[in-house]
Amino acid sequence: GNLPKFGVEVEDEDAMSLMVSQINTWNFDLFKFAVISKDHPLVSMAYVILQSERNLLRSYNVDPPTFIKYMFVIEANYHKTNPYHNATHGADVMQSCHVLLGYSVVEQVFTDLEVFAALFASAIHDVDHPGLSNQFLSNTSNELAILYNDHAVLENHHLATAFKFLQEDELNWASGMDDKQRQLFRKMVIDLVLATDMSKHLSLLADIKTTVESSKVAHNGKLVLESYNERMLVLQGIVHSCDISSATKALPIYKAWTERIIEEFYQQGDRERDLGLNLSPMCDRQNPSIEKSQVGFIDFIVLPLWETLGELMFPYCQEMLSQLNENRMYYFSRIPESPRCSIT
Ligand SMILES: COc1ccc(/C=N/OCC(=O)N2C[C@@H](C)O[C@@H](C)C2)cc1OC1CCCC1
Ligand SMILES: [Zn+2]
Repeated sequence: GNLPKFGVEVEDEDAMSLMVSQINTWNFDLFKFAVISKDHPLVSMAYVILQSERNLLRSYNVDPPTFIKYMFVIEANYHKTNPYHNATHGADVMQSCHVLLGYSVVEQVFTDLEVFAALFASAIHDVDHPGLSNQFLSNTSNELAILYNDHAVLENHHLATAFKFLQEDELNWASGMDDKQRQLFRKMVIDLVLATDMSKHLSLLADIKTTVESSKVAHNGKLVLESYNERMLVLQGIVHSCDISSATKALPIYKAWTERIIEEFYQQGDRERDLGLNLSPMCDRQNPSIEKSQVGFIDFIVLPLWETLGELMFPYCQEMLSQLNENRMYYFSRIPESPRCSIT
């Protein structure tokens, strides 16, 4: 039978159409989209971007109903109870990636398969996230840390989870791809999701900087990327930047994501306290440091990454950088006075 227009049944088709008309904008409101899509933000986002906007499913003989069934399973395996690492975050990273890959400086630089891999990787990159960090899983000898020997534990688990479902016949939307395409697609998705591991941030950033220095922008204003490694590096940079893009979004959206990640960190801290473990940084709800932590995260992680991406994709990403600076000022101006130490 024919699929619903947006991949999922919605109450208000006009409201949904209006939102979908904004799908290429940076300040897209994912929280509103989650409501209008009747809590299926990831299924509808994936269908709208891959089918309606980019017609990528047809390009690779992907059966849309099978793909939708698969995405419902992926969405169901994001934990609704996670304040931050839930299906809305997966849809957010996918939509952000869709916007960056739409800029002319990278458009037509990447093949359809590379674009498909980057968007799919974004959609599945945190599936079955437990709302706990790699460090916590290792510290508590969680079975996942044992399975993956403390290395990129969550990122390996997200990938294995997504690909295991693909093994099931009624979910295997990739059966229409030829073997070579499917092999390359799998390799790229693995390389992209593994690059979302925050412990790889500094080395990834250093490599992107090297590429920016050497990158030749052709006379038609398009990036010239020679090797697979260079192309993958730029895509890894795009997906990783989208994964920590909250602070580059409009302030109300950024504040909503901040509330969510902080609550998720606090819930981890509650677990650490109960277990008698040292609390991870920023995870102690009894000693909040939200403003200072956000300013620190922006100064040391987000801004250096987005400045580099802004150089690579110049003149694009300037909207992100200006919002990032405004958002930094918002939190910087609210850092509480440290209690004056009484010199006695
Ligand atoms: C909107 O804010 C954020 C968006 C995204 C992220 C993503 N962080 O990824 C790293 C991570 O999850 N962990 C786990 C944590 C327990 O330990 C960490 C050292 C590593 C963090 C954000 O803010 C944090 C940083 C400053 C205040 C809160
Ligand atoms: Zn993520």
